[in-house]
Amino acid sequence: MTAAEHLLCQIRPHVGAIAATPQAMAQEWRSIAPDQQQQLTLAPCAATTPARTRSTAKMLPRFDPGVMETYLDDMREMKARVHELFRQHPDLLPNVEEGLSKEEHRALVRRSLKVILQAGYSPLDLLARDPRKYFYLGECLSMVDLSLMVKSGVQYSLWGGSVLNLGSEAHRRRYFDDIAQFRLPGCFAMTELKHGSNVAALQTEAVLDVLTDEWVVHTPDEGAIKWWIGNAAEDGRAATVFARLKVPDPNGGSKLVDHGVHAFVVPLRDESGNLLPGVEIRDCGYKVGLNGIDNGAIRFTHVRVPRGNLLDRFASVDKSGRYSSPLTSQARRFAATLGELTGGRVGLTAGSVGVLKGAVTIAVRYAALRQQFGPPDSPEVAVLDYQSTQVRLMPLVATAYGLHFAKCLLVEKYVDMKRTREPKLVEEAALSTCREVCGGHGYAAVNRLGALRSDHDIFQTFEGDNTVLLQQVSAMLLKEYRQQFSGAPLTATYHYLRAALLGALPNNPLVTHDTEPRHLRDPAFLSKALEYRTARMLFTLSLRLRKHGPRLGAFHAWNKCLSHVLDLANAYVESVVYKGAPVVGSLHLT
Ligand SMILES: Cc1cc2nc3c(=O)[nH]c(=O)nc-3n(C[C@H](O)[C@H](O)[C@H](O)COP(=O)(O)OP(=O)(O)OC[C@H]3O[C@@H](n4cnc5c(N)ncnc54)[C@H](O)[C@@H]3O)c2cc1C
Repeated sequence: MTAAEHLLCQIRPHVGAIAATPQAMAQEWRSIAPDQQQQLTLAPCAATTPARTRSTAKMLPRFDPGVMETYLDDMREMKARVHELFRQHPDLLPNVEEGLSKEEHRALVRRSLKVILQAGYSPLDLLARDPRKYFYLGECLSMVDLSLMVKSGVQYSLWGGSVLNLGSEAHRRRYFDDIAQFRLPGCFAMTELKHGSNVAALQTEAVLDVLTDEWVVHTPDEGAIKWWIGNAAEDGRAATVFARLKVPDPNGGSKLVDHGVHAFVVPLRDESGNLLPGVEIRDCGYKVGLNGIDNGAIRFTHVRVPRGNLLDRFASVDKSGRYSSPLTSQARRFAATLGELTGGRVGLTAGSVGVLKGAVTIAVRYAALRQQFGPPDSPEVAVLDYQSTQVRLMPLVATAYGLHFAKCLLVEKYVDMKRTREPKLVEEAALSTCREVCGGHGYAAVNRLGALRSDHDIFQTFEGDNTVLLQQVSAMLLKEYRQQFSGAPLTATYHYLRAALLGALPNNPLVTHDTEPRHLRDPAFLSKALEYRTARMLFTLSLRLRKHGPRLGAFHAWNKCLSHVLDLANAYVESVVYKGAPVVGSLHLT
C-alpha cells in the first residue's frame, strides 16, 4: 500500500460527514428545511451523506482513527467541549457569506470571548499556571474564528503576558484579575509607523520627571505613532507601551540619559470608554482579514503616569532617577525583554497549525467525495484518486502532522523555559492549494477556505516578520558553531566537519546506489540527510561570511549571503520538525 493510499484509509472513515457531489448536495437540499438550507457546507458539521466510490469499496480501512486521535491529542476533551460550546451558540460564528462589517465582527468576537470566560475557561490563569492548556485552547479557538483566537492572544499573551513577565509581583497583584476577566481590555503597543522589526530603534519616549515622580510618555513625531495596535481602536483601556526610558544625567548635565526601550503601563480610556487626556487613537480600518480585531494607531502627548508603571523585572529607577539593572548591558536587557515575549509567537504557531489542520480537513473531505470523469460505463472517480490531487494534498497532510509535532515540541520548550527560567532557553502556499483542490466550491465563502487564507496571511509578519526571525535562527547556529570551534586550529574544525559530513554519506543513495523504497523511507536515513544538509549549509555559510567580512564589513557581508542565511534557517527548521515526531513510527497504522 502506498503512503497516499494509506492516508486515504485514514481519511475515508470521516468523509461520510459531508455533502459534496452535486447529486448528494441536491438530494440533501431537498431533504432539509428552507431555513437550514444555507447551512449546507463542506464543513464537518454539515448534513451527512453516504458516499462510496469504487476505490472506497475496494479499500476498506483497517485503521482505527480513535487510536491516532488519542496519540495525537491528549487534551481533545477540551476541544470537544469548546466546539460544543459554539455549536450551542451558532449566533457567535462569523457568517462569512453575509459579509459582516468590522464593527459587527468585533462585537461578535467580544461576545465570544465573554462566553469562553463564562464557560469557566480563564486563558490568563492557564497561561500563568498551565501553558500547555493555554496554547491548546488557542488552537481550538483558531478553528472557530481566527479573529477570536487573535483577540484572546492580544488580551492574554500580549497585554497580560507582558505585565506578568516584564513586571513585578506588585504589577501582577494589581492587574491580574481585571485582565483575566476582560474587565481591563488592553494592548501591546510596540510597533511604530517607522519601525516594526527594528524594535531597538523605537522613538516613543518615557522621561522621568523627578519633581512629580512620574513618567512623561510622548510621541516625538509622526513616525513614532504606535501603529497596528490590537485592541486599541475600540476596547483597550490600558496598554503596555514600549518606549525609550530617559532619566536626568546623574552627573548633573542638562542632557537626558537614554537607557533604551523599556515597557510601561499606560492607561488609555476611562471606565466609560472615553480617551484620557493626551491620548489620541485612530482606527486602522478594514484589513485583508482578521476584521474582528480593532487595530488602532495611538499618539501620546505628554501623558503622565506614576513611576511605578515601569514594568521593572529587568530594570528599575528610584525616586532620584538612578537607574539599576541586574543585567549588565543594554543589549542583554533588550534580549531578556524580548525573550520573555516568546509566548505570543508560540500562541501564533498553535493557531497556525490549527488553521492548517482545518483547511486540510476541508480540502481532503471534499476531494474524497467530489467525483469527476471515470472509465467508460463505470462510476465517476473521486478527485482524491487522481495522482495530481494526491501530489498536491498529501504533502499538506504530512506537513500538518509534522507541524503538529513541532508545535508540541515548541510548547514543551516554552514550558521548560518558564519552569527553569534557563537564560539559554530565553535567548503559505498551503491554504491556496486547499482552496484550489476544492475547485469552484472552495471559493464559496461558506466553505471558509478564503476567509482562513485572508485571516492567516498576516501570521507571516506579526510578532516579527518571518524573514527577520529566520535570520535570528541562523545567527544562533553560527554562534554555536563558532563557540564550538573557538580556539581550535582550522585543521581540527576541518577534520570535524569532514567526519560529520562524511558520516551521512554511507547512507546517501548517490553513493550506495540504494534507491529501494525501504531505504529511501528509512527514518534514520531521512534524519541523517536533513542533518547533512544543515551542517553543509552552516559550514559553507561560515566560509562565505569569513571571506566577505574583512572587505565588506559584517553588515554588508551578511546581506550578500542573505539567501544562504535564510536557506540555512529553513533547512534547520525542517530537520527540527522532522525530529519532532520521533515516535510516530511506533504507531500501528495498518
Ligand atoms: C493585523 C496586524 C496586527 C498587529 N498587531 C500588533 C500589535 O498588537 N502590537 C504591535 O506592537 N504590533 C502589531 N502589529 C505590527 C507587526 O508586529 C509588525 O507589522 C511586524 O513586526 C513587522 O514590522 P513592519 O510591518 O514595520 O515591517 P518592516 O520591519 O518594515 O519590514 C518590511 C519588510 O522588510 C523586510 N526586512 C526588514 N528588516 C529586514 C532585515 N534585517 N533583513 C531582511 N529583510 C528585512 C521584512 O522582511 C519585510 O518584508 C500588527 C500588524 C498587523 C498587520
